[in-house]
Order: sequence, then structure tokens, then C-alpha cells
Amino acid sequence: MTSTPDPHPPLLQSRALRFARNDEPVFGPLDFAVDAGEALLVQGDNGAGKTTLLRVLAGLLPADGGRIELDGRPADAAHRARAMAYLGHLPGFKADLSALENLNFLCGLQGRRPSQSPEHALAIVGLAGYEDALARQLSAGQKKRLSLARLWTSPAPLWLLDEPYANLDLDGIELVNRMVQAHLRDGGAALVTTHGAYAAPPVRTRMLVLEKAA
Ligand SMILES: Nc1ncnc2c1ncn2[C@@H]1O[C@H](COP(=O)(O)OP(=O)(O)OP(=O)(O)O)[C@@H](O)[C@H]1O
Repeated sequence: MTSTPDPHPPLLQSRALRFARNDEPVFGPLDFAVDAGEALLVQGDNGAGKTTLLRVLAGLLPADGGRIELDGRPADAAHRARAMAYLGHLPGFKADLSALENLNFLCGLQGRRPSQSPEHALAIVGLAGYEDALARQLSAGQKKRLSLARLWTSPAPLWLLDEPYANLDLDGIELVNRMVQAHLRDGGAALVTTHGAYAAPPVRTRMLVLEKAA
């Protein structure tokens, strides 16, 4: 008997996904799915494997087993690059380019949503007036806001957000939540790592709790 393909596969599906370092399991096997219009909150203590999971999903680390599917198909590098926008701990900007030059560079490299200009994205994240500031002159919170501007211009439907609230003030936390809400309303999805309940976007949410391997 052959199985019929799911006509509405989830945006992201993880099947028995696992990762180990030096034969010591870090996480898995993990089975979860994320549909368009919802968020997956990945919770866990320091060292539980949240960043590692996001890096494996993004293809920055190879899994030790299991499968990652995007829209019902095995995730290859090209599909990942189109479908995923990764916001990690390191902003990855060119220190001697301005905020606007960095955004223009990344949009040129990875594409952008036609409806969103880099200038408008800077205004949305509270960096109007900082267009010409060099990335190395920005504070940690301003760098995070610049990363959020990049996220906002990205055409990728699946956001992988590693501790998106870190370094942000209350207004910045609200900004992240509003951005995630708007992205999900537009048919996107988000994975959001967090240590606990101090902040979470008010959206349809699934939970994935990671526990440190014994
Ligand atoms: N580059 C690395 N080399 C070796 N071990 C690593 C490396 N990065 C992480 N680890 C280990 O892998 C485990 C999972 O780390 P990870 O960064 O994924 O946790 P986390 O849940 O994101 O933690 P935090 O909440 O502190 O950010 C930890 O035990 C950590 O020490």
C-alpha cells in the first residue's frame, strides 16, 4: 500500500531528529511540526540544547539522525535558504558598514520582501536616524534591533529566533511580539527559544521542552 502525500503538509516537520557530541546525546529523537500561522516555543534551561536545535534546523550543524521536512519535502540547502530566516546570538553584521548598508547588503545577498524597504524596516524597529551609524557603534540592543530589521525584510516564511528578547528593553520585547504576530498573520511561522515564561508572543503556540541529557 502506498501512502498519499499530505495535501497540506506543515511548514516544518521534524521526524526523530537527534544530535550528539562525542557520542553524548544533546537532544532527540524529536518529533514536532509547525504549521503556517503558529509558533513553536522551544523551552529549556541553559545548556538544554535550544541553540543546537535551531542550528541543526538551519543546516549549520549536521543532524545525527532523523529528518527535517519543509512543506512536506526533505529540506535541502537551497530550500532552507529560501524558507528560513535565522536570528542567532551573533548579529553577523559588517562592523564598518552602516546600519543601512548592512541591511542593503543582506537584502542583496538573501533577497527581501518586495513590500518592505530597508529604510522602512529601520524605522519599524526604532532605528530611524541611525541609518548612517556604523554597526560597531551600535549598542547590544540596537544591534538586536538591526537584526530584527533584517528579519522584517526577509522573504523567508519560517523564522528561527534564538532568544529574540535578549538585550532588549520592554519596548523591544513588545516589538518582537508584534513582529511575530504580524508574521504569523501573513501566513508565516516562528520557532522561538526561551528559558522560561518571562516573554512569549501572544500567538497560537505549540511547546517543545528540551531537557538536559543526563
Ligand atoms: N561549540 C560547542 N562545542 C562543544 N559543546 C558545545 C558547543 N556549543 C554548545 N555545546 C554544548 O551543547 C549543549 C547544548 O548547548 P546549547 O547552546 O544548544 O544550549 P541552550 O539550550 O541554547 O543554552 P542557553 O540557554 O544557555 O543558550 C551544552 O551542554 C553546551 O555546553
